[in-house]
Amino acid sequence: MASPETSATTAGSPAPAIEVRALTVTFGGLQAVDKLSFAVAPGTIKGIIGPNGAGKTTLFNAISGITSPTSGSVMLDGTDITALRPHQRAALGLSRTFQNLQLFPQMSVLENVMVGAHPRMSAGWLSGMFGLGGVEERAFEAEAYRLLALLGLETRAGDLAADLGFADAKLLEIARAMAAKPRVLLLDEPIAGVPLEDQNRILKVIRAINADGVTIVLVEHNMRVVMSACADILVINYGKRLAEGKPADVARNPEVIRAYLGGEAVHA
Ligand SMILES: Nc1ncnc2c1ncn2[C@@H]1O[C@H](COP(=O)(O)OP(=O)(O)OP(=O)(O)O)[C@@H](O)[C@H]1O
Repeated sequence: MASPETSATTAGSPAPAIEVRALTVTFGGLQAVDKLSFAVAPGTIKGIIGPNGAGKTTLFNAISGITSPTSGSVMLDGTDITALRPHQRAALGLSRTFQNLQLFPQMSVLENVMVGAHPRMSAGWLSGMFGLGGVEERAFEAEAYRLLALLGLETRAGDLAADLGFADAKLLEIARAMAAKPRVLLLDEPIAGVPLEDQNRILKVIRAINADGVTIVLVEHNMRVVMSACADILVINYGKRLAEGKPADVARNPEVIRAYLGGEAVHA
Protein backbone atom coordinates (compact mmCIF):
# COMPACT_ATOMS: atom_id res chain seq x y z
CA MET A 1 0.00 0.00 0.00
CA ALA A 2 1.16 3.53 -0.71
CA SER A 3 2.60 5.48 2.22
CA PRO A 4 1.00 8.84 3.08
CA GLU A 5 3.85 10.55 1.16
CA THR A 6 3.23 8.67 -2.07
CA SER A 7 0.33 9.23 -4.44
CA ALA A 8 -1.90 6.34 -5.42
CA THR A 9 -1.33 4.89 -8.85
CA THR A 10 -3.80 2.70 -10.63
CA ALA A 11 -2.59 -0.39 -12.48
CA GLY A 12 -1.21 0.55 -15.88
CA SER A 13 -1.04 4.27 -15.16
CA PRO A 14 2.27 5.25 -13.60
CA ALA A 15 2.50 8.29 -11.35
CA PRO A 16 3.44 11.51 -13.15
CA ALA A 17 7.19 12.07 -13.31
CA ILE A 18 6.51 15.49 -11.78
CA GLU A 19 3.29 16.65 -10.22
CA VAL A 20 2.79 20.11 -8.79
CA ARG A 21 -0.21 20.49 -6.50
CA ALA A 22 -1.69 23.90 -5.66
CA LEU A 23 1.83 25.33 -5.49
CA THR A 24 2.12 28.90 -4.22
CA VAL A 25 5.29 30.97 -3.84
CA THR A 26 4.87 34.40 -2.31
CA PHE A 27 7.49 37.18 -2.20
CA GLY A 28 6.17 39.84 0.19
CA GLY A 29 2.77 40.66 -1.28
CA LEU A 30 3.53 39.15 -4.69
CA GLN A 31 2.14 35.74 -5.65
CA ALA A 32 4.90 34.69 -8.08
CA VAL A 33 3.34 31.22 -8.33
CA ASP A 34 -0.34 31.08 -7.47
CA LYS A 35 -2.07 27.77 -6.60
CA LEU A 36 -0.58 26.17 -9.70
CA SER A 37 -1.28 22.50 -10.42
CA PHE A 38 -0.06 20.38 -13.32
CA ALA A 39 1.48 17.03 -14.09
CA VAL A 40 4.22 15.83 -16.42
CA ALA A 41 3.79 12.35 -17.86
CA PRO A 42 6.86 10.09 -17.62
CA GLY A 43 9.02 10.07 -20.75
CA THR A 44 7.55 13.24 -22.23
CA ILE A 45 8.83 16.75 -22.90
CA LYS A 46 6.58 19.37 -21.33
CA GLY A 47 7.00 23.01 -22.25
CA ILE A 48 6.29 25.85 -19.85
CA ILE A 49 5.87 29.26 -21.41
CA GLY A 50 4.63 32.64 -20.30
CA PRO A 51 5.49 36.33 -20.49
CA ASN A 52 8.45 37.81 -18.62
CA GLY A 53 7.79 37.69 -14.90
CA ALA A 54 5.08 35.02 -15.25
CA GLY A 55 6.75 32.87 -12.58
CA LYS A 56 8.54 30.22 -14.67
CA THR A 57 11.93 30.42 -12.95
CA THR A 58 10.30 30.68 -9.53
CA LEU A 59 8.35 27.53 -10.39
CA PHE A 60 11.58 25.72 -11.36
CA ASN A 61 13.22 26.95 -8.15
CA ALA A 62 10.32 25.54 -6.12
CA ILE A 63 10.39 22.21 -7.99
CA SER A 64 14.15 21.84 -7.57
CA GLY A 65 14.11 22.96 -3.91
CA ILE A 66 16.01 26.23 -4.21
CA THR A 67 12.92 28.15 -3.11
CA SER A 68 10.52 26.90 -0.44
CA PRO A 69 6.91 27.19 -1.50
CA THR A 70 4.50 29.10 0.70
CA SER A 71 2.02 26.25 0.26
CA GLY A 72 1.30 23.30 -1.99
CA SER A 73 3.44 20.33 -2.87
CA VAL A 74 5.79 18.84 -5.44
CA MET A 75 5.76 15.12 -6.23
CA LEU A 76 8.53 13.21 -8.03
CA ASP A 77 7.43 9.85 -9.42
CA GLY A 78 4.59 9.84 -6.87
CA THR A 79 6.75 10.72 -3.87
CA ASP A 80 6.25 14.00 -2.03
CA ILE A 81 9.60 15.85 -2.21
CA THR A 82 8.35 19.25 -0.99
CA ALA A 83 10.35 19.11 2.24
CA LEU A 84 13.58 17.86 0.66
CA ARG A 85 16.68 19.97 0.03
CA PRO A 86 17.96 20.42 -3.56
CA HIS A 87 20.75 17.81 -3.21
CA GLN A 88 18.26 15.28 -1.82
CA ARG A 89 15.98 15.88 -4.81
CA ALA A 90 18.98 15.51 -7.13
CA ALA A 91 19.89 12.20 -5.47
CA LEU A 92 16.30 11.02 -6.16
CA GLY A 93 16.68 11.75 -9.86
CA LEU A 94 15.72 15.41 -10.35
CA SER A 95 18.28 17.61 -12.08
CA ARG A 96 18.16 21.08 -13.61
CA THR A 97 20.00 23.67 -15.64
CA PHE A 98 20.03 27.38 -14.92
CA GLN A 99 19.07 30.31 -17.12
CA ASN A 100 22.32 31.98 -16.05
CA LEU A 101 24.89 29.27 -16.54
CA GLN A 102 26.25 27.71 -13.34
CA LEU A 103 29.56 26.54 -14.75
CA PHE A 104 33.04 26.77 -13.21
CA PRO A 105 34.84 28.86 -15.87
CA GLN A 106 38.36 28.09 -14.64
CA MET A 107 37.79 24.33 -14.60
CA SER A 108 37.99 22.13 -17.67
CA VAL A 109 34.93 21.06 -19.60
CA LEU A 110 35.45 17.50 -18.33
CA GLU A 111 35.80 18.63 -14.71
CA ASN A 112 32.59 20.65 -14.97
CA VAL A 113 30.73 17.51 -16.02
CA MET A 114 32.31 15.49 -13.22
CA VAL A 115 31.25 18.06 -10.62
CA GLY A 116 27.70 17.53 -11.88
CA ALA A 117 27.92 13.89 -10.77
CA HIS A 118 28.26 14.90 -7.09
CA PRO A 119 24.78 13.74 -6.03
CA ARG A 120 25.92 10.21 -6.90
CA MET A 121 29.37 10.36 -5.33
CA SER A 122 30.47 8.63 -2.15
CA ALA A 123 31.40 10.91 0.78
CA GLY A 124 34.72 12.63 0.38
CA TRP A 125 35.01 11.79 -3.29
CA LEU A 126 34.52 15.35 -4.47
CA SER A 127 37.22 16.75 -2.17
CA GLY A 128 39.66 14.20 -3.53
CA MET A 129 38.49 14.62 -7.08
CA PHE A 130 41.60 16.17 -8.52
CA GLY A 131 44.76 14.18 -8.19
CA LEU A 132 43.87 11.28 -5.91
CA GLY A 133 42.81 8.93 -8.69
CA GLY A 134 40.99 5.75 -7.82
CA VAL A 135 38.45 3.43 -9.39
CA GLU A 136 35.46 5.67 -8.66
CA GLU A 137 37.10 8.73 -10.21
CA ARG A 138 38.01 6.80 -13.36
CA ALA A 139 34.44 5.48 -13.67
CA PHE A 140 33.01 9.01 -13.38
CA GLU A 141 35.58 10.29 -15.85
CA ALA A 142 34.64 7.62 -18.40
CA GLU A 143 30.97 8.49 -17.96
CA ALA A 144 31.73 12.19 -18.34
CA TYR A 145 33.52 11.48 -21.64
CA ARG A 146 30.50 9.48 -22.84
CA LEU A 147 28.20 12.38 -21.97
CA LEU A 148 30.43 14.87 -23.75
CA ALA A 149 30.38 12.63 -26.83
CA LEU A 150 26.58 12.46 -26.70
CA LEU A 151 26.48 16.26 -26.65
CA GLY A 152 29.17 16.70 -29.33
CA LEU A 153 31.67 18.27 -26.92
CA GLU A 154 34.22 15.45 -26.67
CA THR A 155 36.92 17.39 -28.52
CA ARG A 156 36.60 20.21 -25.95
CA ALA A 157 37.04 17.99 -22.84
CA GLY A 158 40.42 19.49 -21.87
CA ASP A 159 39.54 23.12 -22.61
CA LEU A 160 38.59 25.60 -19.92
CA ALA A 161 34.84 26.12 -19.69
CA ALA A 162 35.58 29.86 -19.98
CA ASP A 163 36.87 29.27 -23.53
CA LEU A 164 33.64 27.74 -24.86
CA GLY A 165 31.35 29.63 -27.20
CA PHE A 166 27.88 30.36 -25.86
CA ALA A 167 26.12 27.40 -27.51
CA ASP A 168 28.79 24.98 -26.25
CA ALA A 169 28.54 26.50 -22.76
CA LYS A 170 24.77 25.90 -22.86
CA LEU A 171 25.44 22.29 -23.89
CA LEU A 172 27.98 21.92 -21.08
CA GLU A 173 25.36 23.15 -18.62
CA ILE A 174 23.10 20.34 -19.87
CA ALA A 175 25.96 17.81 -19.63
CA ARG A 176 26.64 18.92 -16.04
CA ALA A 177 22.99 18.35 -15.14
CA MET A 178 22.95 14.99 -16.95
CA ALA A 179 26.01 13.77 -15.01
CA ALA A 180 23.72 13.27 -12.02
CA LYS A 181 21.85 10.64 -14.13
CA PRO A 182 18.45 12.27 -13.66
CA ARG A 183 15.13 10.68 -14.52
CA VAL A 184 13.64 14.18 -14.72
CA LEU A 185 15.55 17.14 -16.16
CA LEU A 186 14.39 20.75 -15.80
CA LEU A 187 15.82 22.94 -18.57
CA ASP A 188 15.62 26.69 -17.93
CA GLU A 189 15.90 28.50 -21.27
CA PRO A 190 18.49 26.20 -22.90
CA ILE A 191 18.23 28.06 -26.22
CA ALA A 192 18.06 31.64 -24.95
CA GLY A 193 20.81 33.74 -26.51
CA VAL A 194 22.07 30.91 -28.73
CA PRO A 195 22.69 31.96 -32.36
CA LEU A 196 20.13 30.61 -34.82
CA GLU A 197 22.66 28.36 -36.56
CA ASP A 198 23.43 26.55 -33.26
CA GLN A 199 19.88 26.20 -31.97
CA ASN A 200 19.20 22.92 -33.76
CA ARG A 201 22.26 21.30 -32.12
CA ILE A 202 20.72 21.95 -28.73
CA LEU A 203 17.26 20.88 -29.87
CA LYS A 204 18.75 17.59 -31.13
CA VAL A 205 20.45 17.02 -27.77
CA ILE A 206 17.19 17.65 -25.91
CA ARG A 207 15.44 15.11 -28.12
CA ALA A 208 18.27 12.56 -27.73
CA ILE A 209 18.17 12.86 -23.93
CA ASN A 210 14.41 12.40 -23.97
CA ALA A 211 14.71 9.41 -26.33
CA ASP A 212 17.01 7.88 -23.67
CA GLY A 213 14.04 7.92 -21.29
CA VAL A 214 14.59 11.17 -19.39
CA THR A 215 11.45 13.21 -18.74
CA ILE A 216 12.07 16.86 -19.60
CA VAL A 217 10.39 20.05 -18.44
CA LEU A 218 11.42 22.90 -20.71
CA VAL A 219 11.09 26.60 -19.96
CA GLU A 220 11.92 28.49 -23.12
CA HIS A 221 10.93 31.72 -24.85
CA ASN A 222 11.88 30.40 -28.29
CA MET A 223 8.49 29.37 -29.70
CA ARG A 224 9.92 27.40 -32.62
CA VAL A 225 11.81 25.18 -30.19
CA VAL A 226 8.96 24.81 -27.70
CA MET A 227 6.38 24.07 -30.38
CA SER A 228 8.51 21.45 -32.11
CA ALA A 229 10.02 19.75 -29.03
CA CYS A 230 7.09 19.48 -26.63
CA ALA A 231 4.24 16.99 -26.48
CA ASP A 232 2.25 19.48 -24.50
CA ILE A 233 2.62 22.96 -23.16
CA LEU A 234 1.57 24.75 -19.99
CA VAL A 235 1.11 28.50 -20.32
CA ILE A 236 1.32 30.52 -17.13
CA ASN A 237 0.64 34.17 -16.46
CA TYR A 238 0.88 35.90 -13.09
CA GLY A 239 1.83 32.51 -11.63
CA LYS A 240 -1.45 30.89 -12.68
CA ARG A 241 -2.33 28.40 -15.39
CA LEU A 242 -3.63 30.23 -18.46
CA ALA A 243 -3.83 27.25 -20.83
CA GLU A 244 -2.50 23.74 -21.20
CA GLY A 245 -2.53 21.34 -24.12
CA LYS A 246 -1.00 20.35 -27.42
CA PRO A 247 1.24 22.97 -29.07
CA ALA A 248 -1.17 23.64 -31.93
CA ASP A 249 -4.13 24.15 -29.56
CA VAL A 250 -2.15 26.42 -27.24
CA ALA A 251 -0.89 28.48 -30.19
CA ARG A 252 -4.50 29.11 -31.29
CA ASN A 253 -5.84 29.90 -27.83
CA PRO A 254 -7.02 33.56 -27.91
CA GLU A 255 -6.20 34.12 -24.22
CA VAL A 256 -2.66 32.90 -24.82
CA ILE A 257 -2.25 35.12 -27.84
CA ARG A 258 -3.57 38.11 -25.89
CA ALA A 259 -1.60 37.59 -22.69
CA TYR A 260 1.59 36.16 -24.04
CA LEU A 261 2.21 38.15 -27.17
CA GLY A 262 0.01 41.18 -26.77
CA GLY A 263 -2.24 40.18 -29.65
CA GLU A 264 0.26 38.66 -32.09
CA ALA A 265 -0.13 35.05 -33.18
CA VAL A 266 2.05 32.42 -31.52
CA HIS A 267 4.11 31.01 -34.37
CA ALA A 268 5.14 27.37 -34.40
N1 LIG B 1 13.66 36.54 -5.02
C1 LIG B 1 12.64 37.31 -5.38
N2 LIG B 1 12.17 38.29 -4.58
C2 LIG B 1 11.12 39.05 -4.95
N3 LIG B 1 10.45 38.93 -6.10
C3 LIG B 1 10.87 37.96 -6.94
C4 LIG B 1 11.98 37.10 -6.64
N4 LIG B 1 12.15 36.25 -7.68
C5 LIG B 1 11.20 36.56 -8.58
N5 LIG B 1 10.45 37.58 -8.15
C6 LIG B 1 9.30 38.16 -8.84
O1 LIG B 1 8.40 37.08 -9.08
C7 LIG B 1 7.80 37.21 -10.36
C8 LIG B 1 8.11 35.97 -11.19
O2 LIG B 1 9.50 36.02 -11.55
P1 LIG B 1 10.18 34.84 -12.39
O3 LIG B 1 11.62 35.20 -12.51
O4 LIG B 1 9.84 33.55 -11.76
O5 LIG B 1 9.45 34.98 -13.79
P2 LIG B 1 9.84 34.31 -15.18
O6 LIG B 1 8.57 33.86 -15.79
O7 LIG B 1 10.90 33.30 -14.98
O8 LIG B 1 10.41 35.56 -15.97
P3 LIG B 1 11.46 35.61 -17.21
O9 LIG B 1 10.76 35.01 -18.40
O10 LIG B 1 11.71 37.09 -17.38
O11 LIG B 1 12.69 34.84 -16.79
C9 LIG B 1 8.32 38.51 -10.96
O12 LIG B 1 7.39 39.53 -10.69
C10 LIG B 1 9.62 38.74 -10.21
O13 LIG B 1 9.95 40.11 -10.14
